[in-house]
Amino acid sequence: MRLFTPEAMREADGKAAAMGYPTLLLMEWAGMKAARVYRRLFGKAPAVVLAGKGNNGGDGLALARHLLLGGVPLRVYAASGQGGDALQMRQALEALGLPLLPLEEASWREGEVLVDALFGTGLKGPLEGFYAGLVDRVNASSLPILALDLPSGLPFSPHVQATATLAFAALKTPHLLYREACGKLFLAEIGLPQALLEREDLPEVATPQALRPLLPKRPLTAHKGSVGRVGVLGGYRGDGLRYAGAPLLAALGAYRMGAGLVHLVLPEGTPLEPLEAVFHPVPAPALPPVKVEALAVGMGGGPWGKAWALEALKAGLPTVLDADALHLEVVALYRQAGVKAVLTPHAGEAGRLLGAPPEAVAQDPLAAARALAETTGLTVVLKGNPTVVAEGGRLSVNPTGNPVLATGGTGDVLAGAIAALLAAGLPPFDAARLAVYLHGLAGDLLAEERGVGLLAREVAEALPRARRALEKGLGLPFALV
Ligand SMILES: NC(=O)C1=CN([C@@H]2O[C@H](COP(=O)(O)OP(=O)(O)OC[C@H]3O[C@@H](n4cnc5c(N)ncnc54)[C@H](OP(=O)(O)O)[C@@H]3O)[C@@H](O)[C@H]2O)[C@@H](O)CC1
Ligand SMILES: [K+]
Repeated sequence: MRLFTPEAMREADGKAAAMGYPTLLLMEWAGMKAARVYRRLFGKAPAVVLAGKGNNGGDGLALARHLLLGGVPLRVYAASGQGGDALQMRQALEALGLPLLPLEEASWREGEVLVDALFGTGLKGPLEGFYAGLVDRVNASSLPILALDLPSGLPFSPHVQATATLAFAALKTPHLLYREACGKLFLAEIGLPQALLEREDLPEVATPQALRPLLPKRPLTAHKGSVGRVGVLGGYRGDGLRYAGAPLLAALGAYRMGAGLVHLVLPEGTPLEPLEAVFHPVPAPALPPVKVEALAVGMGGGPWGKAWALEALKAGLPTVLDADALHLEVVALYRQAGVKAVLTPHAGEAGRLLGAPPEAVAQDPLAAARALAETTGLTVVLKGNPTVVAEGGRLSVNPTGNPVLATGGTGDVLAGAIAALLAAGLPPFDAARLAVYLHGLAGDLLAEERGVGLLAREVAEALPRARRALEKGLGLPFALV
């Protein structure tokens, strides 16, 4: 599944029209599916539809007709000046005898549901004046809000804070970059010719359909030496072993992602956990002779981070460089040596590597991940909401995960999980996007059950459940309608 920019989506709509596909059908399907989602979420609660003068408004008018025909009480406030398909939708609604009210008079009361059909992909800049005021009033209403295609105003502010958003034809960048504004996310197929949606040049939205085939198979003859062994190198002797837990969590992440054996290389004095690991306490960063297929390096390394990474480089194995191992100099050496490496920075670390402020990275994570993959020549997992995986010209945007994962140690678990998949033989891009998806899904499963207050080790423990869900093709964090 591809992630469209609003421009790319408009281009696809235009191409459909140029191919002779009647775009009125797209709008009819959009309205029909939107009415279906409305009924699913709100039953027969009375609707107040706010319709702009463009095609997004046209979708709203089509939805209004389907609600009317379905017996849902409603009022429609519409901008004037529709043309094309939207005008036909207006006429169809009026022909059924529903008078449209002027948008300027829009009002609502307790118990009603707002439908935001003001602006979609055609918005050209921030809302101002009347529309900015309307959006502020909508947000202050405390009524449920169903946004059609995009919460109006995105990607700028002000924008509608929706309870649910129904995207048409494809997800667009704002759906994943402004997840919070979208509320519960739905995606409706509206009959757009499939060929127009297959755009290899656009980023991927990671889905179970794409990722399931990547899951390493485990044959009957499998043994602990055949399914991927991981070496974890991290921790720092100083500061009273303050971050000693980080490599232990990476080991857990690796085991829970299916590693056959985890060798833990850590500073002397570190607690020896988990019991299932093979321990190599060392007085200073070193690479003991361990039989492994991949490494995870740098967690809790502090000032030892660079030394751990340089030691690990001697093995020449696929390596996850995390946290304190993320230095420009280290990264350049891995590239020079032709070692397959996955970098796992958060916005701050990525900013440091790119020489950019963390806010700029967080503002456009797709561009930042792409730039970092380009400058380093390595695979990049830019952690955030959403997490973006980049390699060469490829980008994969992860739709799973939630703020419940924002707790100490979850990044260490992820580093270990990626290493486990590298050890199982997956190429770095696949190991990264699969581990990121499952790690996020584990967090989603737990968030639903328990909410805030998770421990990183519990996320690790939930990885097998996430994996089982993916094996069944489940786990897409938005609903297809
Ligand atoms: N075949 C299709 O095309 C399909 C499209 N579909 C739907 O169409 C949507 C896209 O429709 P769209 O292109 O008509 O744009 P839309 O989001 O309604 O907004 C346009 C209006 O906004 C105005 N405007 C712009 N910026 C502004 C600003 N800053 N502040 C104030 N006004 C501003 C602009 O004014 P103008 O520039 O013309 O003066 C114009 O009036 C898409 O999201 C999906 O819902 C589906 O039905 C499937 C088939
Ligand atoms: K909208």
